[in-house]
Amino acid sequence: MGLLEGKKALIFGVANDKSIAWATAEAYRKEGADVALAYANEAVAKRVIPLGESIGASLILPCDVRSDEDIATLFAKIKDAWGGIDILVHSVAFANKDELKGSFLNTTREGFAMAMDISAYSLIAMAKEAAPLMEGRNGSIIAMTYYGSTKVFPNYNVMGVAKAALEASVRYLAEAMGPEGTRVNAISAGPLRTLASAGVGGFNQIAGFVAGKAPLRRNISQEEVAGAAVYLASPLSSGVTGEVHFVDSGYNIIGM
Ligand SMILES: NC(=O)c1ccc[n+]([C@@H]2O[C@H](COP(=O)([O-])OP(=O)(O)OC[C@H]3O[C@@H](n4cnc5c(N)ncnc54)[C@H](O)[C@@H]3O)[C@@H](O)[C@H]2O)c1
Repeated sequence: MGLLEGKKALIFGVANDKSIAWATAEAYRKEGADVALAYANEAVAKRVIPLGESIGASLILPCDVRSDEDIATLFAKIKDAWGGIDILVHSVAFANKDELKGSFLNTTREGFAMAMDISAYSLIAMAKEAAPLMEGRNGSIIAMTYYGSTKVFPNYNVMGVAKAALEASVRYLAEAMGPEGTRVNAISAGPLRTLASAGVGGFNQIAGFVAGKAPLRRNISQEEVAGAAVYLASPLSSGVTGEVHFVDSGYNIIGM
């Protein structure tokens, strides 16, 4: 029997087969969960729908996380289909390319607001809709973050600020949802080649540096993040909430 047998998992953030959310969806299906995928827009639909169908996803639905209406509609559909959910994965981030290169001093008001809205506030908006659907089910919410929340990486800029807000939101949500038995955690993944990371200037330089310095002397894979996402969704982590769990070959422990 799989670790997630009988669980209902709603996953945001599949754009293609390199997405962390995709590796997570595959791993959840292998562990016996029913999976629903929420995708950003029509541009990604043509990739997400066949992927979802290939693993027998129960639902594959659009949701632009900038829109409260989209989020409410999506959760209403999930409620109709499933009645409740056990697992919610937030694997969503966005900043304009211009904000992800050069000096942090050039961060614009609009760029800051957009990165914070899509990459951090959306977790709160989702959690609010998920709360009644997760009540009494020992639910688990998992967000994807990066070490740029805490340390300065070249070009990561406003996304580092958004990840700091995301991680703080994980802690506040863990406190707010804990009394109902819902846990909220984040996974801090090492650099991975995806659509999102392609937008960060000099990504190869960061990945190369990590591979040289991390205790494991290599970068991680999407599947390794998915493994941690299985653990955090499963009863094996029943006593864990409000945590940021690193899956980064140990890079974050290195001083020099
Ligand atoms: N790739 C890395 O190196 C890395 C490292 C640590 C953390 N992360 C985080 O992992 C998460 C997933 O990123 P990824 O690397 O798998 O890349 P990805 O591009 O595959 O995933 C990002 C997802 O965000 C979605 N998205 C963007 N704007 C949206 C909107 N308005 N509404 C709904 N969805 C929207 C995209 O459609 C995409 O599916 C992100 O939070 C990212 O910051 C990535």
